[in-house]
Amino acid sequence: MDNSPVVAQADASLPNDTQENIRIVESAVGSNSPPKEKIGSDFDSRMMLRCLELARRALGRTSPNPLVGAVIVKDGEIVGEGFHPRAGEPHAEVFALRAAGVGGARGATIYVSLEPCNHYGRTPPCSEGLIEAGVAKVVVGMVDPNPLVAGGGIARLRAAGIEVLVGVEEEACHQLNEGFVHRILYKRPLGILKYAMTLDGKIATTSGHSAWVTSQEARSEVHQLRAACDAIIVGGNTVRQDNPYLTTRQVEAHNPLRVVMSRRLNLPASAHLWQTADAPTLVLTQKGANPDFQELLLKQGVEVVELTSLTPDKAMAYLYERGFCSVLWECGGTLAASAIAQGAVQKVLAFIAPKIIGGSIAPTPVGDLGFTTMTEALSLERVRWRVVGSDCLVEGYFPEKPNSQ
Ligand SMILES: Nc1nc(O)c(N)c(N[C@@H]2O[C@H](COP(=O)(O)O)[C@@H](O)[C@H]2O)n1
Ligand SMILES: [Zn+2]
Repeated sequence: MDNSPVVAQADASLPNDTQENIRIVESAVGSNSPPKEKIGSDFDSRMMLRCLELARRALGRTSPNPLVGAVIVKDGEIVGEGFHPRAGEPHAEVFALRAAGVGGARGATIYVSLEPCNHYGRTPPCSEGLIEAGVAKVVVGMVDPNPLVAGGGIARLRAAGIEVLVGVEEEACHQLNEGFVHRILYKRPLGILKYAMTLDGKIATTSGHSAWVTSQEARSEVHQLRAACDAIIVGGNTVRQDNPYLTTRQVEAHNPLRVVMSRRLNLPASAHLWQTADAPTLVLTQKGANPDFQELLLKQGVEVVELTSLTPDKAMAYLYERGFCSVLWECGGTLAASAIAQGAVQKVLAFIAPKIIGGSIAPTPVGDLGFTTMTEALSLERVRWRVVGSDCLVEGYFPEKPNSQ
């Protein structure tokens, strides 16, 4: 097997502006860069963290746009706040200016978690709105990697004589929008592989029983993670064996699109995914697969899309075209291995339960990658771990391929 495509999207085949933006973002939040010096005062940090809190109110609902929050401060007091609720609606800065009222932002400082835009998209440029409102200072969390902005908003504000401070709580700002950033730079949604396994590396018993490997706390964490994603992908095996719901179990939270990849559509008619309407469901299949079952799905309100070839990369390309920023892989080991091999996974979240199942044929979270030596093993970077309930959550990223020019 050729392992080179693993997280292999940053290459010379990408357009030059994309290459340039990868460099901008890498230099800002590079995985191997040493800890950055703190930018701004403690008050600036507090206001920026408030921006992120506001931005999170739209979690999972803004794609293909980012999550953005804005706070306007005058004479040490917050006079306006806002966040971007969804694509097509005004940007966070506009809501904050509206909340400050006519003249309310004159001479004020606006904090915004992403560089103000400087282009006509679905909405007019915020840079012009801020200039018109007479703000004295703009504090920015991170530069917008969108080639239509990419420093242009900051330059426009400075050219108008406005003081601009960039990089306050930059890492936290980047973290919140890692899906958006990945989408812009690599023209694919960020792929997150999540699994729960025992201490001896099993995701189920030999009979396929897996409810539950982890604690209730870990399962709640997964529900929150789902709420932040645009889609969850599973394969036919997971539908047949686990009959999952793939929802957030939270009334107010966003439920991502549930996506099933199945070449032959040999799926159970009674699966929860098409018997429950708590979240939309999409079945990706191959041209001409099982027309009778397709009809059944359509009657149940399930969307069916036939791709010419059904692979993880093709599925991600399709979801990119639909405007998605982040996709959660909650599949079994075979599909997970294929998704990793095709570069459809950038981030891994592994919940490890202090339990042992034993046996050599119980299923594992990642199937065969064809490796025979430890030197071939894929190492994660930016690794963090913490205890969740009685389990340990390990998370990390596959290294992006060096940006060859
Ligand atoms: N600074 C800022 N605040 C927001 O609230 C935003 N949504 C953005 N988004 C940037 O603008 C692009 C979308 O523009 P339209 O909504 O189509 O007008 C998006 O790709 C970001 O670059 N920025
Ligand atoms: Zn804007």
